Amino acid sequence: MKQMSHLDDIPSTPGKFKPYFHRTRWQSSVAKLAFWSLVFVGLIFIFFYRSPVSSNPDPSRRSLRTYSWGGPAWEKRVRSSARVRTRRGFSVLVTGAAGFVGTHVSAALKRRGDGVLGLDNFNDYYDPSLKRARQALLERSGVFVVEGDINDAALLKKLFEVVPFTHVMHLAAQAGVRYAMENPSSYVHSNIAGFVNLLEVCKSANPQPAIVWASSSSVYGLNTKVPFSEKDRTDQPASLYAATKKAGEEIAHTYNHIYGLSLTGLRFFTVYGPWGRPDMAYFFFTRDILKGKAISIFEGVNHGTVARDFTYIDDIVKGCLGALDTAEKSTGSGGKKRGAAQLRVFNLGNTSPVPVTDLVTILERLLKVKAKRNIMKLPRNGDVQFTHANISSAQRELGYKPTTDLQTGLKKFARWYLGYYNGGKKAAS
Ligand SMILES: O=C(O)[C@H]1O[C@H](OP(=O)(O)OP(=O)(O)OC[C@H]2O[C@@H](n3ccc(=O)[nH]c3=O)[C@H](O)[C@@H]2O)[C@H](O)[C@@H](O)[C@@H]1O
Repeated sequence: MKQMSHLDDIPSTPGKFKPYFHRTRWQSSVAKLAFWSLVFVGLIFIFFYRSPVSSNPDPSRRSLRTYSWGGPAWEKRVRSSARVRTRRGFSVLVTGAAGFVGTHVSAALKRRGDGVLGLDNFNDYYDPSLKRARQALLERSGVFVVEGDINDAALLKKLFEVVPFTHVMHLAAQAGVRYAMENPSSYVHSNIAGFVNLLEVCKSANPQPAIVWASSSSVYGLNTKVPFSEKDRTDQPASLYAATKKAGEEIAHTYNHIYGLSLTGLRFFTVYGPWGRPDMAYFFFTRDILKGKAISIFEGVNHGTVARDFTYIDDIVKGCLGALDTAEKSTGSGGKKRGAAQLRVFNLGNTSPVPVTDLVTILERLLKVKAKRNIMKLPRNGDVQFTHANISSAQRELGYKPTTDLQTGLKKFARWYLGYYNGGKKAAS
């Protein structure tokens, strides 16, 4: 009874619990035991009873994120999104699905009846609300975008358990040439570690999917031979971004060689268009011109022209679909190679470089606003002076044939931009 009344005396505030500890050694041990048992049970509960949660371990990200996934309802959505609707359709996992190219490719695949499941970590490299708007667009067409990171092996394994994907369209990456000087580790995290993690899961999957992935025109680096052909040297990258994409090409070779994974790398040349990336020059030039803010236009030594083989998104989408359609099956299964598999690299460009000054002139005409031009020397930040694609290989093997010139493509972009940002009044960030 004494005991009972004493227990009844114990106040509920933990801080006030302490004075009662000294009364007897026995009571103290029981209290400690009870306390640690509770902590232990609590930890077990958190570990087992929460749905699988994985965290993005990237220390370079401004916001550390946790993603929750799993459970019967989630699996049902995954399965339904990836369900093939035509007789010979594919079931495609699109990484970076809320990205610029990812959104367009996912929508195009879905339109033609393929099963599509998106994956994206919605990081804040640029305005995440634009990614959310793209996601909403995809959801309306029946594409579920799973929120998660390509570095999360448990999540990827789970996705392959739920759906036997025939193809992976791997577009998740840390993009942008100049940002690599600010945040180098984010490039290693996404473009190298993330890619390896994805390939590890793909090589162990049964069946192994065929993989098409985004490399970059930047791998040509300081190469001066134009137009750039896939046979040209790519061992002089000018940015860490380019170096990680080049590393990706070598890693692709390894996984093809050891595990029989079918791998196709696509070297994109400065892709632009509606729903584009705000970190790219055509996008932020548009924003700044409309705001009346000066823009910096780079020039080479001796006033040399800086030019890009700007490629319109719809042409790129056709190239991606062509690559998926011609991708042969991987030959291995469950981590074992059973024969030689396909390994390809293609340039996807427009074959007509345009000086950045001309890009600005086109934008001025479309926006009906004169740009405040600030001409400056090309900074040593990873930019190269010139890109120009030789696309004969993609033409021959993928049926790739770009049809949109910069003027036409930018017109479509400007129309989208003005609509999306309310005539430019709602400023893009
Ligand atoms: O082709 C590619 O592979 C790459 O294309 C773009 O990289 P980039 O061509 O540098 O595209 P932007 O950053 O939009 O620059 C376009 C042009 O504008 C120039 N520029 C950029 C920024 C600026 O303030 N002023 C300026 O004149 C650049 O030097 C470049 O010539 C993408 O950002 C990369 O992710 C992609 O991999």
